[in-house]
Amino acid sequence: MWRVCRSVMNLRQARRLSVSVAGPCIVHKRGTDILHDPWFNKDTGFPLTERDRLGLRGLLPPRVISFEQQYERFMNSYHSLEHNTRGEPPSVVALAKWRILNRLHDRNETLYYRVLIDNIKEFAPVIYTPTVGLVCQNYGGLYRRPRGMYFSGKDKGEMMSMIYNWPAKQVDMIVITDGSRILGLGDLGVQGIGIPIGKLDMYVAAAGMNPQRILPVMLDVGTNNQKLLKDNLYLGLRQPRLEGDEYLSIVDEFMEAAFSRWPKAIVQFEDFQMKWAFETLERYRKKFCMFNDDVQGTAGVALAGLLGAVRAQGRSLKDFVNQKIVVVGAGSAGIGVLKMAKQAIERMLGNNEGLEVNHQFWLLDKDGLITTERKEIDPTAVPFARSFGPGQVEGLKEGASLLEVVKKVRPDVLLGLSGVGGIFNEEVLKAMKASDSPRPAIFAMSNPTANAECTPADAFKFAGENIIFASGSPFENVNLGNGQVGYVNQANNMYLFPGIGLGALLSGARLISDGMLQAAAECLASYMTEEDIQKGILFPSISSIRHITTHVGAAVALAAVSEDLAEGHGDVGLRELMHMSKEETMDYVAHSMWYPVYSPLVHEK
Ligand SMILES: NC(=O)c1ccc[n+]([C@@H]2O[C@H](COP(=O)([O-])OP(=O)(O)OC[C@H]3O[C@@H](n4cnc5c(N)ncnc54)[C@H](O)[C@@H]3O)[C@@H](O)[C@H]2O)c1
Ligand SMILES: O=C(O)C[C@H](O)C(=O)O
Ligand SMILES: [Mg+2]
Repeated sequence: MWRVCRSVMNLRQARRLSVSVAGPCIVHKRGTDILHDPWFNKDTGFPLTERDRLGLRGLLPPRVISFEQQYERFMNSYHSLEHNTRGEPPSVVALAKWRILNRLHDRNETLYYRVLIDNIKEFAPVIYTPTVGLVCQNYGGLYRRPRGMYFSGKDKGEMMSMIYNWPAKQVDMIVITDGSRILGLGDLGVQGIGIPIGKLDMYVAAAGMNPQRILPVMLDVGTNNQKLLKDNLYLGLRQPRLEGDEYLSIVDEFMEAAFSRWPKAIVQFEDFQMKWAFETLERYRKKFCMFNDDVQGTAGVALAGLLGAVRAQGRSLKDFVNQKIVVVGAGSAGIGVLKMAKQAIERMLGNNEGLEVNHQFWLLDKDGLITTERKEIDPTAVPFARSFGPGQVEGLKEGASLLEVVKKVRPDVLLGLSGVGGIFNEEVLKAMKASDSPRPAIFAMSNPTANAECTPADAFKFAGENIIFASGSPFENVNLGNGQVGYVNQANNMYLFPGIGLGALLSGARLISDGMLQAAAECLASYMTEEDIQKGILFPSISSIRHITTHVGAAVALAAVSEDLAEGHGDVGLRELMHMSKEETMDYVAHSMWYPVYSPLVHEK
């Protein structure tokens, strides 16, 4: 019980306790130091006895305000800000909303995470995609206080000691970026730190990770963004990006330092440019408990969406092997999706050697359709390059345009991970109307909003009202008239990464295997009811993200156990994990989630 607010509860404790009952929390500070520490600060909510115990009497206005009143006060000021900024440009309103939430984050984490969890549908677009993109672009001007850790090319040889500068004894989850491909916004250098912060906020909100045990990390190896390099106020290293072995030695050093201090931590790589996304994944995945969200998290979410689209066509899941899929964008995300889709087809076909599983994929990049005739083809794209043998659609040449490909192939699915806003233009969408599918699927997955390959309004208008639509950033549903709704799904890796991290943590997985990722994707794919799927709803509402994450986390933990990768977590050992049924695993995951309530603070020197 003691210190239960800091540790993930074990199964027996979890069963005994309601999650809203918080055990005492040891604090080694007193007085203003506590008020300035967002982990412990309760603002005006400190009860009088605690004010006495912690040397706070006189440092706060005398009236004690309850948590509920503080909550209401914050929500009122948030909504009056909405009122006061009416008519202002959307970016001004978005940043004002982010600022007010960020200030609360910096002041009082308990209240911050409670309002975030309770209002996730309203606040996710502010702390996550799309506003987080705008925040990264304007980071220099918005910067007030540091959050997370910064390791730069200048810290070579120092990281093993630097890692001990982080105040928390235990870290469960690290999200790291080098800022080289922030959403669809390109190289934002050190300003990309907003992404790990936003992802980790989702870990707390969706997966119930303890915010005292998360760590956002920026690996600053320079930037190739000329505008930032010329900016006097830029906060990162003003030098071109390190490349080759020099670059890798920095990432190696960070990984060694992080895992030597926290051997049971999990590291999520986020928004690395393609070459480093794949290279670091291969380099570390057999050595450390890590994954790349853009490659692997996105792939699982897209696969779940693709399987949902097959169900929505009234076909059996096995029909996935016959779906014609055009993927636009041959980067870390697009290639990740194709790799996972290929594995799914191989499983469906029973892994029969010699079966051609790529015949229904068409992959395009900035130079058009990728074929075997492409000179200097990226090795990761090679398995998906079209060849001109039997079974191939005639008349498509190397570099064929998106419009040509859609017209000729008449695909079931058009999936965009290109980062290019509006690339699914009117002509392309009209061509999708002639698709061979009874319900063509259009996935405009690029972020943030302006980088989406098309808007849902255009998709339903030009490709037809019976389409299935998904976007990476949130959009409103489309009113099709006559009481009909064009449903907008948010195909975003946020539906998977929190469960992948949580399942790996709670099972104490040594590594994150393909089997664990596949279990996560299958869990998400089977989450929706037939009724929802028929309406074109492929993913659950973000309001139920904790529930989804419980399912995904349990599926990942069970897969880790069955693959012999689990080592147990805290008081829950491997033996206990191995004896848990599916329901018990779900129970364990659900009860391990941290929930924000004020814990009584006890001072210890
Ligand atoms: N919805 C999600 O969950 C999710 C997850 C990951 C990435 N994304 C988004 O996907 C986008 C791409 O991410 P990435 O990591 O693959 O980036 P990347 O830089 O690795 O790849 C981008 C790819 O798009 C191609 N491309 C550029 N212009 C094109 C054009 N005009 N036509 C066709 N292809 C073009 C490039 O050649 C490259 O192959 C980003 O906008 C990112 O935000 C979304
Ligand atoms: O960050 C997101 O919203 C999704 C994804 O990881 C991306 O890079 O776009
Ligand atoms: Mg990303």
